[in-house]
Amino acid sequence: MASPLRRSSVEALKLGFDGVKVQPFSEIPGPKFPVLGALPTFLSYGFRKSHSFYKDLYKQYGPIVDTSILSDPAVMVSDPREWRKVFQREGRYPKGIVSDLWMTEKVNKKHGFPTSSLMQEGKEWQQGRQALQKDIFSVASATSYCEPVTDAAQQVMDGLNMKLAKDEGVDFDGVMVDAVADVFTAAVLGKPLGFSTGAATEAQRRWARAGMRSIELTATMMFQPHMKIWPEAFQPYREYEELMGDMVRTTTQLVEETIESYKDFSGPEDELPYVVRVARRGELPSETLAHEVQAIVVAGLDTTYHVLLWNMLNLAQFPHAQEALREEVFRVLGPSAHFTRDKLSEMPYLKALMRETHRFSHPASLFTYRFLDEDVALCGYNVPAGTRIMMMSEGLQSDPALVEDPEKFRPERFLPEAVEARKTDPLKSLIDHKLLGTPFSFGARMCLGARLADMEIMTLLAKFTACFDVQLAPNQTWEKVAKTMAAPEPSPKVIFRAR
Ligand code: HEM
Repeated sequence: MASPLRRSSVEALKLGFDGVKVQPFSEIPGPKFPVLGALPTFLSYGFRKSHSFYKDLYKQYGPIVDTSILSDPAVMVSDPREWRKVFQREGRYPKGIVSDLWMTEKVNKKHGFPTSSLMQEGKEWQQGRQALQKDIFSVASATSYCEPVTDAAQQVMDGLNMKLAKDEGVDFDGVMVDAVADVFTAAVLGKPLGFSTGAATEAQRRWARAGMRSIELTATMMFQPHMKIWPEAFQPYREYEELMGDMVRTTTQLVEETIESYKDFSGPEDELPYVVRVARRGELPSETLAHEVQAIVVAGLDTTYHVLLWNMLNLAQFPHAQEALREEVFRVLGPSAHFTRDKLSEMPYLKALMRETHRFSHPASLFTYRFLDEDVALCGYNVPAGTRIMMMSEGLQSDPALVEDPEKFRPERFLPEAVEARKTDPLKSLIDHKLLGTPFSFGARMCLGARLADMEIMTLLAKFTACFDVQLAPNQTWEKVAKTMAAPEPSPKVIFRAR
């Protein structure tokens, strides 16, 4: 049987890889320099342009690429049908991004901080994850935070209106950061801390910024493993260490204050904030709770901000999408634009817009990978146990063989009738594969806050669209750079006008 390499990539994607003769790992195409592997090519792009690096590798080599660097074997796999095989084999204790968090481990050891169970592997991770996911992971538990999130989103709009009325300059990036920090703290701590209205204290602002900056520093260090050798010699590690110390103090204080303020509350459990629910369950030692919450802050703020930012930027640059969403928001939610999950089935445009942003801007791509304990055949090649398997879809989702006019932003392509129309086309329907649909990964280590993040973003998009016209200022250009996720740089100017 022919190797998938000898067929064109498109043909291979069309036919799939089941039943093809399995070739050895050494045959996987890629930029293979002796000893260095893909390192020289990676360095020619640099970490900041790593999105382009992976996208170009797909274009050049197809759905599987050998991205090994030095002695670390790695492959990039772009076909979601092949990802399924990886998740099926990940076992009880999946190994992914956490295996790269040497910097967190080092800082914790040095300062005597406990390491969050979410940042561990094996049984420690599983026990913590089981306790922490009960009040947040299922659709029902995430939905139970809808009211505080909606109220917080309204405060975000009020805060922005206040700034516009006072004619204070409005910085798009800052509005997005504050909005996410407010809806997040509403769900986790029971009230928005008032980042958008100016009520948050300086220490709280520093805390939120530190949470966001620390994950960016983590990503920077993860992709530059030479920093492991002598971390203190590198600025990102020194800054990270300082931020962590600061954050621990403020997180501990916020968690204690929240628990104290609910100590006499005897109403329904689903009116409690997340940290109080977890504390009352009592399944985790109380002295480590603040460290678990800190891991959640680090994992949940910056990520949500990036996804919100690109969705809003796309609304600002593509007025047709903004108009279509606004029409749907008013029709389904009415003038208050209060989003509730039961309305989601009536809001196909909102879903399609977020799906198209995930395809077109692809904010989150670097985080989904696994190391398996067994060999696996992927895209017709044997991938040995222990290889870093990176599941990346940026290249595939902008492949003109699969997507018509991939450089155009068209949420309509993900409306149910469009999806239905391509259902029987093996190539074009690949884009609708379930594993490509969200940025949250899959399997047992799938993002803990996926449903909460989705709800936060949908709530904010509905409110922003109902309350403001958003428009990209003239002559804005930016580059897409890798931070934690992809970010536009310089940050574009967006004009908000109250409606
Ligand atoms: C749009 C926003 C978000 C994106 C794109 C995102 C994405 C991800 C991804 C890709 C992973 C890695 C999963 C894997 O290795 O399979 C992850 C893990 C995680 N996320 Fe999120 N996330 C977001 C928001 C949140 C929020 C709001 C929270 C908390 C409330 C959160 C908490 C976590 C935690 C704790 C983990 C580690 C889970 C584990 O290893 O068991 N994330 N996220």
